[in-house]
Amino acid sequence: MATIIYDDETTFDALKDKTIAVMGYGSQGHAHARNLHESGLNVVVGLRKSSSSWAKAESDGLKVMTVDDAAKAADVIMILLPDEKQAATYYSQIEPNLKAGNALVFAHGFNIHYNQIVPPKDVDVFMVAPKGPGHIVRRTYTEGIGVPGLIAVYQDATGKARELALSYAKGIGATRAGVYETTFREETETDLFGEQVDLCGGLSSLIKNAFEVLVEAGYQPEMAYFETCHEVKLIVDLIYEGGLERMWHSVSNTAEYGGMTVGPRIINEESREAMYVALERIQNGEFAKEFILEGMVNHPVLKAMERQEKEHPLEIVGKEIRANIPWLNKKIDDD
Ligand SMILES: NC(=O)c1ccc[n+]([C@@H]2O[C@H](COP(=O)([O-])OP(=O)(O)OC[C@H]3O[C@@H](n4cnc5c(N)ncnc54)[C@H](O)[C@@H]3O)[C@@H](O)[C@H]2O)c1
Ligand SMILES: CC(C)(O)[C@@H](O)C(=O)O
Ligand SMILES: [Mg+2]
Ligand SMILES: [Mg+2]
Repeated sequence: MATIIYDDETTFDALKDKTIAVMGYGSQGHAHARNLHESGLNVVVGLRKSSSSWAKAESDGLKVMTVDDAAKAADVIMILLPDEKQAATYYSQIEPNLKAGNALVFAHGFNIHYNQIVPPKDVDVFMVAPKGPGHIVRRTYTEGIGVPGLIAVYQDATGKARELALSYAKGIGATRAGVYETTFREETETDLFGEQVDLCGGLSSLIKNAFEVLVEAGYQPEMAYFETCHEVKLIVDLIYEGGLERMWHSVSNTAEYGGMTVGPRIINEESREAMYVALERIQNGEFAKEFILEGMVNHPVLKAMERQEKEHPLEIVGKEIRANIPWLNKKIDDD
């Protein structure tokens, strides 16, 4: 069983006299930088001069520098750039400014595990990985709660890496929900599996296919949207709060019997085999190589698929429906 660490078992001692550079101000970057800052820690944000996030981070009350300058100024460097861009920025702007005893931190083990970043031996290397989207890391922190986090130590040059990781996890609010110890390999492989197979990939594919079947069968797109997409959150909320048991308890006997008997015919042995193939491609590095190469040629496949997804009838009707539900019509980063 995993070791779990909670808020009252941690302190800010390891970080209180240090400068933390958060590189990037995207989904995770804005959440980490703002949460750490509001936890009373000394934070700078590292960005490109041309970044549209520069002004936003400053208006959020943060000190912003170029990546080079932030790396020079910092003792602890959290890399929250897109995974496929981290190595180039690391070698050109971060590594030349590293000092012995600094700490290099990741929110996902990809670049260390797949050998894209090979840090010098005299720095700490650890991970603090929230188990949730960055916008929820920020939102829950402001609500006085948090998203559970994982920590892992890859290299402990100073003997303080684990203590630093726990202080950092406390600073972003993760210890409020509990922090679990893992390894870079375990986090990387399970995280990629989760986002491909069920959380992002499997779920979106399930929603789109179910929507398409209802619309092709002649039902109104609005009915199809409510059934296959809108209600997913309401059902998942029950699972999130109380497990499958609470969800089955809350739905009708009809839904429970139909769901339990038909569900396994939809996600079946064939789907399970596809899950094993996805896992193998993660474990043997094939997925990582494909994604790194895709990033090197400026994401032609990703961009085409994003465009096609935007044009999907599910997204068109969903936008109209959500526009009529006031609390669903907010920008994602309006925290
Ligand atoms: N998105 C999530 O919720 C989530 C969850 C857990 C872990 N992670 C991990 O966190 C890390 C960051 O992911 P993200 O989704 O927050 O990224 P993102 O794409 O949302 O944000 C990346 C940020 O980096 C900046 N940036 C891009 N290229 C740059 C460069 N060359 N120099 C300087 N800045 C540059 C962008 O302007 C942006 O501010 C990744 O390792 C990812 O796997 C993300
Ligand atoms: C939020 C997720 C899917 O858990 C994360 O792993 C990511 O890469 O964005
Ligand atoms: Mg994840
Ligand atoms: Mg991930």
